[in-house]
Amino acid sequence: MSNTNGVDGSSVPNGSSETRDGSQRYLSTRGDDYDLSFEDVVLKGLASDGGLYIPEEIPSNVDWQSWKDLSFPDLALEILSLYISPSEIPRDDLKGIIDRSYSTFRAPETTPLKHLHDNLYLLELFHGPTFAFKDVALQFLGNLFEYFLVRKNAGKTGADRHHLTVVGATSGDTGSAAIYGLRGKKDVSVFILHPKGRVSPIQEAQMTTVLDDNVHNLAVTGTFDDCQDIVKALFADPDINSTHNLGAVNSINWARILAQIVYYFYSYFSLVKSANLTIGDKVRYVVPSGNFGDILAGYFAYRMGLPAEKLVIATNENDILDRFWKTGMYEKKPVRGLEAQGGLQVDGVKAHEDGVKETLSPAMDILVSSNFERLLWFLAYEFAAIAGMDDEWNKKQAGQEITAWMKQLRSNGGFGPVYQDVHTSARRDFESERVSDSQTVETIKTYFNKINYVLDPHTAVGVTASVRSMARSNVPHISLSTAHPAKFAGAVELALKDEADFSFEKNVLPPEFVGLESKEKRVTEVENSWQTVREIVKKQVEEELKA
Ligand SMILES: Cc1ncc(COP(=O)(O)O)c(C=O)c1O
Ligand SMILES: N[C@@H](CCOP(=O)(O)O)C(=O)O
Repeated sequence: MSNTNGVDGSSVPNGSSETRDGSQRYLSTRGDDYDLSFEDVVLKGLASDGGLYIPEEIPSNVDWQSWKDLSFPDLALEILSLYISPSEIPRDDLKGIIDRSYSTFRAPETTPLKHLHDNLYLLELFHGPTFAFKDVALQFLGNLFEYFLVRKNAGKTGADRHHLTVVGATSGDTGSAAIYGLRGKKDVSVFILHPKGRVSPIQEAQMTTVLDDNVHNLAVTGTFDDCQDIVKALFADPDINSTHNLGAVNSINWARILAQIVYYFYSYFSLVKSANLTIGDKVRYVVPSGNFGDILAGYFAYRMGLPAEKLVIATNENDILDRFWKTGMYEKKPVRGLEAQGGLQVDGVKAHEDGVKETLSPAMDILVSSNFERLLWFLAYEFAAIAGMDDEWNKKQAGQEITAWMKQLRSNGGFGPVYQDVHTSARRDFESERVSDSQTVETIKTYFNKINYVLDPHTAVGVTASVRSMARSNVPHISLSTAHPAKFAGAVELALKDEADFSFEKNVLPPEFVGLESKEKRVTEVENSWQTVREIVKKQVEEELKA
């Protein structure tokens, strides 16, 4: 890894595309797992030390300006090639995987950009099979898993075949996108955990009406964070992980972040062309955030040269990220006065003993944002570099900091304030906004009345944050639209029920969703226990392998 100056002159771990030999390697944010290939990190998902994989180098000195007129799949090929060595996946094979992945999208541009008004543009990421931004990465990841498995299993039969057991946690969108990316694929079993009763009816139907033999939905009595913890506990369990080749579809899997980098560049070029900008002009990106995967992809794009003036995090009332940017503390929020209030309300919002608020943007009802660990690593690395030691020392320091912070998060429910320099670096590249449910509803109403456009509630959180950010900066804003409004009928109806011209069926519902909820479903209810889930997974995989 070379230690060069970043866009802002700071010391950051960037590599040069001219000096790299094309073989990108990966390491864990906690430092004990390193020098891994792309295939290793994609198939392993989570590092054996509990950390998340990051590339050793973020390619810089990239001639990204020359990508301006590429189609989405061709742009994806250029970007992904910088992180995947051709000795691992030959370029023609990678092109085949990418082309297959985006042929399932309904929009010719894959991720079209829509001008809303003034300096505000909406990046529509919901034109894939399950109508949410997750399809961009999970169509690709499904095909990638298939590619690696076909290669590993060539000429093998029976027990010699490598069988992948995918376990994923969802607050609604990742689950269906993963299921659609992996349904019916050979040598893969898929187990998706969702918090029972806390995903929207359409999201639940999208997952549970897929009846392929290799797809299993588990409804967990708990929250999304409980589901995410169960998945992480399974990865940490040497028993099942060594016998079952666990695979990850959540954004802990590096391939998820990688595939999402593409639309930051693609939307920039779309904007440059449609608004007659000059390449290099600054833009702000505003991202509705929960697990911090989507905006982290924007951070990688920025580090590769994308002229982002700021990346703006938009949270709902589950605001751990917003609080970090404001205070430097990263902590789960205690539910104040819950007992006194009979366990029903906090700040006027329904709350649970676990501290998660149920909001109108449920896919972001998350207490702990798992990908924040990846950003923290880069910030800790930058901080370590101030000491002027060598790169190996900086990486070691960063790994140690992350390990200590994550330990405190586990044992004390939080950590911080982080070093002033770390917080300053975070604030240099990012801003944050917290958006309440009532503001979300107002924004959905405003845009319906103003331009006859129906925003989904997550997108509305982003658009509300964009409008606030536009008061601070006059550069164009690209606000990410992360889901189709039809997935969140309850919130949309709540906002628009009194509008004379509004009809959910006429204005929102796509034909693909008609009748979905009355189709046959398959789902197993489970208690919030990783051991119980482990036994279900083992038994089911055994049966599938016998069949
Ligand atoms: C519709 C929607 N918007 C926003 C988010 C938040 O994205 P991230 O978790 O990558 O921050 C999610 C879930 O991840 C989502 O499903
Ligand atoms: N909002 C997500 C939660 C899981 O996040 P991921 O990006 O880490 O998979 C969902 O819809 O499931």
